[in-house]
Amino acid sequence: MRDIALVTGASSGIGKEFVRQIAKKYKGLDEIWVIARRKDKLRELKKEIIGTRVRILPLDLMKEESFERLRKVLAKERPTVRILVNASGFGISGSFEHQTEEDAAGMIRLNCEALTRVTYLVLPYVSRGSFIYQMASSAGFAPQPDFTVYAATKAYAKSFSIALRQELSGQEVKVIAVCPGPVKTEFFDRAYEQEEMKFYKKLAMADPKRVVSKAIRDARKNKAVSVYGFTMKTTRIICKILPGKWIAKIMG
Ligand SMILES: NC(=O)C1=CN([C@@H]2O[C@H](COP(=O)(O)OP(=O)(O)OC[C@H]3O[C@@H](n4cnc5c(N)ncnc54)[C@H](OP(=O)(O)O)[C@@H]3O)[C@@H](O)[C@H]2O)C=CC1
Ligand SMILES: CC(=O)[C@H](N)C(=O)O
Repeated sequence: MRDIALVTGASSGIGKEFVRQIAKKYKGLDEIWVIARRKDKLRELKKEIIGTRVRILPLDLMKEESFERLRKVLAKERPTVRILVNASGFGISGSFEHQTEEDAAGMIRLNCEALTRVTYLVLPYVSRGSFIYQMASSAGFAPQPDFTVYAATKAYAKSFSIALRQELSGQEVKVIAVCPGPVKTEFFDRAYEQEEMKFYKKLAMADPKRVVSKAIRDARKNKAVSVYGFTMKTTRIICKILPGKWIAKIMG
């Protein structure tokens, strides 16, 4: 049986960085399975990774048939999953009423439903001592006007991750909600197509390498939540103290 890592959102940004660091930091993996829509980007990543085989699964996780495909591949190969990273996701900034219905529903579909379904499908293959990284966000700490749906999807990802961590603790599976602030990736090309990014987000922008490195260190320490950087750690504390409606008012 092969030991694998499975990473969604691997064609870019945080997911891609997870693949790079997993290949270096987790020894004894036979394969890293990478999921995203853009096959060309996944092929480039495969060429870059030395020492661990990369298997490309070009799937659109907004499409029903992709889950069937994943279910079948897993049933056929029966791998031992040592690491799962759910990093596919997107966000659209701007007021809710001016968002398209498709974008609003799409964020829920990808950031919540796909994350849940991939976890569900992979879980029977996850072995004792494995790691599950769920990409949540600092946006999940409190309601965020102008990122209304996105922030709500990230609150879901965080809540789901912390509860699942508890359920799986008996099996020694370490589940971690990764909650960075703004990270310099392609995410913002799409998120802020319609408007200017807020100045404080530009100031807090982090390097994906550091965010992923911190997440891997935190998961090894069995932390429930990984928060990169002083600013976001402080934000988290403030969000724990103040009621959500106050935070929403301040941010709005
Ligand atoms: N950047 C940031 O500031 C932060 C990001 N996050 C979260 O981290 C995760 C990764 O974001 P980041 O790396 O920044 O963003 P990127 O835009 O760089 O990467 C998003 C990834 O999701 C994949 N993806 C998008 N749509 C689909 C789809 N329908 N089916 C399958 N895969 C899809 C993309 O691949 P492809 O287009 O090839 O399908 C890509 O690999 C997201 O969940 C995001 O919300 C959390 C906190 C901060
Ligand atoms: C895109 C993100 O998730 C980030 N934490 C933000 O709030 O900008």
